[in-house]
Amino acid sequence: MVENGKTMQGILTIMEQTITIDRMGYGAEAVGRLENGKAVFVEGAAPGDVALLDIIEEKPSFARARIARLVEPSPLRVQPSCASTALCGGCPWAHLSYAAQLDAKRANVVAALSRTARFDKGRAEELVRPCLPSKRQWGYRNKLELGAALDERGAFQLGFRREGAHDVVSVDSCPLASAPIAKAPKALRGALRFAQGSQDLGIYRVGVRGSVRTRDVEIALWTKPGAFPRGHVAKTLKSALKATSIVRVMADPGKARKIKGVETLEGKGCWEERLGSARYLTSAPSFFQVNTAQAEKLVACVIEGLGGHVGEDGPEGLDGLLVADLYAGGGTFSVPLAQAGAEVLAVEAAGSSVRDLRRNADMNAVDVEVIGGDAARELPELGGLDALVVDPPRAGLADGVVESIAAAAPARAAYISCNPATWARDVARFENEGYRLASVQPVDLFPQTHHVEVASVFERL
Ligand SMILES: C[S@@+](CC[C@H](N)C(=O)[O-])C[C@H]1O[C@@H](n2cnc3c(N)ncnc32)[C@H](O)[C@@H]1O
Repeated sequence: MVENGKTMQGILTIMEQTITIDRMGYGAEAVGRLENGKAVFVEGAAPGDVALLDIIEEKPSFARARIARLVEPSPLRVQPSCASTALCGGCPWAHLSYAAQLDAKRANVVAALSRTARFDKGRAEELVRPCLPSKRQWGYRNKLELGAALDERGAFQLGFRREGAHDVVSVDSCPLASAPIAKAPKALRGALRFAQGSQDLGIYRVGVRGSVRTRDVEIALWTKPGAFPRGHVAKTLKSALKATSIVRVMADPGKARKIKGVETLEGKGCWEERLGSARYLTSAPSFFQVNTAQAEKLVACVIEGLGGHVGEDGPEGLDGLLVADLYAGGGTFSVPLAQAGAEVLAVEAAGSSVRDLRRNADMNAVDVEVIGGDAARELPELGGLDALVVDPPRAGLADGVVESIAAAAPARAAYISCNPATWARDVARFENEGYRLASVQPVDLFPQTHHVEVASVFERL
């Protein structure tokens, strides 16, 4: 055992210890227990690994470690299909077999219910179905978000930003991305270097969306506001990735970026995708589910959860039901709900999504009443509802939303979540407000990562 030493790799080590890894954590890392009983989070480990660890951080209640030597590799390990995994951090579970990833995701949803919502373990186990697998375990993403930066020599770099880091990892391709956009990092790095020449165009992020269904490919250049040689950039990028749309989004970098404008440099100015029988046009700043085939399964969970059915001719069986779709985005659920015969009130805060949703309803020839605004503020104005759908961002539902839902008294509510922790907190709120959690379907939209989508249904008691 080494205390406060430096290993060969130069990692500052508090001490070393050999342990067996117990399970995957809720984030990217796996979890085991140190000899003193403290939980230890280990990047790149798998349940069943026996590993000598460098403990690099020790807090009062947990520790973090790196694998110094794999003494006995877990049988759940596989060789990751991407050589850049360790560099870019985009596939933190790629060293785990797909079956083990699905099991771990389901187990994490069960654990969230029993820990956070205080469900009895037996009830949680009974409610949570096996995680719906993604047919494509690689090549499933319809969107890549690339970071752009000038390196210390002033050379333009384009690649992935590791979570929480500023520098850009310049990979050439991404095997998580679907075929039309998989080679975008290299193709766009070259084209943008050429377009920029010796000037800095203020590009700090590039979004690329590609559909295998419609063949649409959109390149969105996120730039600081200011002068921009539109024609020259459009001409240079035109043939890159066979783009059908090139847009520039003007906004200052940083988390609170406020969009100051979007201009079309070339082509359609939006990106088209199909889910089931519905068509969706999405503007560059708007949200759209990144795994198209799995998003269709989410739609089916919502329609069926509210008592409808997705048949050969599309969604059906919700005739005359008054349904609110909160956090509606561009209408992923609103459009099929309306196709199924429901009267839909959709609430969405982002201006670009509100415009997309209105256009998508028209394009699919359905009626959706679209309300632009904050879901928490608008909900009490909607009155009584037969059913409701909520699909909030990772933070979950704002304080007071579940109470407002209870006041609107829908008989059923479908809650779609990308964060089991905040979802479980809200489950407890629903159960306190006279609702019973009736079904929980984890859906894997993000193979090779720890992320999981939860499609759940509540019934009013
Ligand atoms: C996870 S996305 C889901 C969108 C849509 N349901 C879908 O599946 O495509 C969450 C959406 O909530 C919107 N949003 C975020 N905060 C909101 C708020 N306070 N009120 C209404 N919508 C909000 C975002 O703009 C985004 O479109």
